[in-house]
Formats: sequence, structure tokens, C-alpha cells
Amino acid sequence: MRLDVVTIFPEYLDPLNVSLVGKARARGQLDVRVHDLRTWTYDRHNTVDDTPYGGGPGMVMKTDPWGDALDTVLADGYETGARGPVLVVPTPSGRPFTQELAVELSERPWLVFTPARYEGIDRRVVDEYATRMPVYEVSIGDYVLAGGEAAVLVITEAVARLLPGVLGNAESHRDDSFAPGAMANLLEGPVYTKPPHWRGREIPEVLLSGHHGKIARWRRDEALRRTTANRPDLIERCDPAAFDRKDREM
Ligand SMILES: COc1cccc(Cn2ccc3ccc(-c4cc(N)[nH]n4)cc32)c1
Repeated sequence: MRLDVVTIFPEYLDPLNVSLVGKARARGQLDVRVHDLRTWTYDRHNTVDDTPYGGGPGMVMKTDPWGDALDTVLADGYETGARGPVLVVPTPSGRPFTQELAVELSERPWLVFTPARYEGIDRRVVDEYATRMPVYEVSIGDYVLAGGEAAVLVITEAVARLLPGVLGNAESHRDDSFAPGAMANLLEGPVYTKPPHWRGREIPEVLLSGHHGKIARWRRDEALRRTTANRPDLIERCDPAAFDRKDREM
């Protein structure tokens, strides 16, 4: 997978050099290229913004730097054999970023991220590139950030961990809270590791029993308890039949 990120804060994407994404890049599983939008400005102040038509607070990011940057990035990608780009535009007014959308994006060969700042990018930029490629306008949550770079980090990590061979235990994302199956839509339950005793606190007996069926049922029940407490909205999405099937397996 190729990822291009165009931003006025390229250093904000430095975390993509470490941990899971950094290792995937080092192994050649991910080709991540970060571009400074100001490369495509030609005035003394490297201007990327201007006042909004219609008035109002803040500034809007100008068309030309984005158009020149995206044309260059896309041309370079095509020249190096990349195909099937999609534009990913972080915005508070986008569709919610979910595990389902992470899976969908992980199946694409080339993501081009356009994290904006100020009050966003002149709408004509998205309209222009929507004529050439799929555009995903994505919100990572119902809160307002100062720009899209943090969202790029979130989306990239959620997508990268789904790529074959990136996660150490190939199966572990299959048990994700939001992955299909009996635990789908359930939050993660509690986890424990050594030492067995810590400040007078013990490990739940069932986890020491070696009885895999009882352990699986306990984990499912704990996940149900936590989901009921913290995300009752997810409970409605659970499939009781999947629980029955899982119970019969345990
Ligand atoms: C566009 O409308 C906006 C309205 C008020 C502020 C801002 C600030 N801002 C600029 C670019 C940008 C990109 C993403 C986000 C963002 C995403 C999520 N989930 N929260 N916040 C916020 C961004 C934009």
C-alpha cells in the first residue's frame, strides 16, 4: 500500500516513522510519503490561505497550492506504478471513521491524505478530484480538532494494522471489538498478565483454570458488561444468535 500525505506540518507525521507503521515501512509493506504543501507556493510568504468568501471567522486554504500538490503526487504515483488512488479528507463534517471503514480503506492500494488546517480547504479542490477518484471525507469523532494531521495518524494506524503480515499475530485483529463475529460490536474486556498477585489484587480464577470454554465465556460476559456500561448503543447491534453459536462452540 502507498500512502501520500500533503500537509503544512510534515513533522506532525513523524510518528509514522515509529512502532507498527514504522516497522511496516521498514519491511516495505507500506510506502509512506509526506509532502509539505508549501512546496507548491511561489510567493515570498509561502501563502496557503486567504479570507473566506461570504465573510466569517478564520481563513480558508487556497485552491492552487492543493491542486499543484495533488497533481504532482498523483503523477508521481502513476509514474512509479501505483494505481487506484482514493482521496481521504479528514473533516469534522465527514462520515464516521469506523472499523468497517478501516477495513474498506485497507483494501485500497493507494491512499492520498489531505489534512487541512484553518477552516478547511476551498470546496472546489475536493470537487475537482472527485471527478478523478473516490473521495472519502472522514471524521474520527464528534469533536473539533485544529487540523487533520492527528486524524491521518489515527486512520493510518487503524488501516496499517489490518494489512496482511503487519500485526505480529495475524489473527489478533480478527478478535477486534468491531471485527465481524460473536464479539462484533462488543468492547474489549479486561486483560491481565504476570505477576499473579499485585498490591493484594489477584487474577480472576477462571483465567488460571486452563478451561478454554469457560475462559471464552467469561471474556464474552465481561465484554458484554463493559459494553452495556459504556456503549449501550452497541448492544442493539449484537447478534444474539452469534452468541448462541459461540456458546455451543465453547
Ligand atoms: C472543516 O470545518 C472545520 C470547522 C472548525 C474547525 C476546523 C479545523 N480543521 C481544519 C481542518 C480540519 C480537519 C479535520 C478536523 C477534525 C476532524 C474531526 N473528527 N474533528 N476535527 C478539523 C479541521 C474545521
